[in-house]
Amino acid sequence: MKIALIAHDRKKELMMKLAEAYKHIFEKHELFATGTTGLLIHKNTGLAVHCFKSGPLGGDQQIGAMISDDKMDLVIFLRDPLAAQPHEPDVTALIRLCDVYEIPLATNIGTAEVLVRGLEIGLLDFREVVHENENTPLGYSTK
Ligand SMILES: O=C(CO)COP(=O)(O)O
Repeated sequence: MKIALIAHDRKKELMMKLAEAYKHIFEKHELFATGTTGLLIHKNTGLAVHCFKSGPLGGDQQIGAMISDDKMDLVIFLRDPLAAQPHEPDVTALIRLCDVYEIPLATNIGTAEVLVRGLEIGLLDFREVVHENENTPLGYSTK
């Protein structure tokens, strides 16, 4: 599975804890991240992460492009609801694209843990079916 990991500054520590705690799961998948988040995850856990540009410099949009190309299966975006972001339109656009393409999305650690644990026990396997069969009615976008 292709997984995007993104965290705003005040959520980065939490993202590191998530990456460390579930390293045994993440290491079985292909990880993508916005620049600073990805670098920190790699440094802290040793996990291989494809790093895009930093969020404010277009990283959210690069991940959005992967979503619109149907090349992302899960997005964990620990956003900061208490701080205004200079690139708020990009943040909104990324979340919107997850909804347009029906991509599982966690925007807080509670949901993130549910999705990662679900990943481990195969609850996201339907995404594989999605790639194989364009007629899958659920969890698949025809856009
Ligand atoms: O701003 C971000 C997402 O909107 C995160 O970007 P960084 O991982 O580069 O800090």
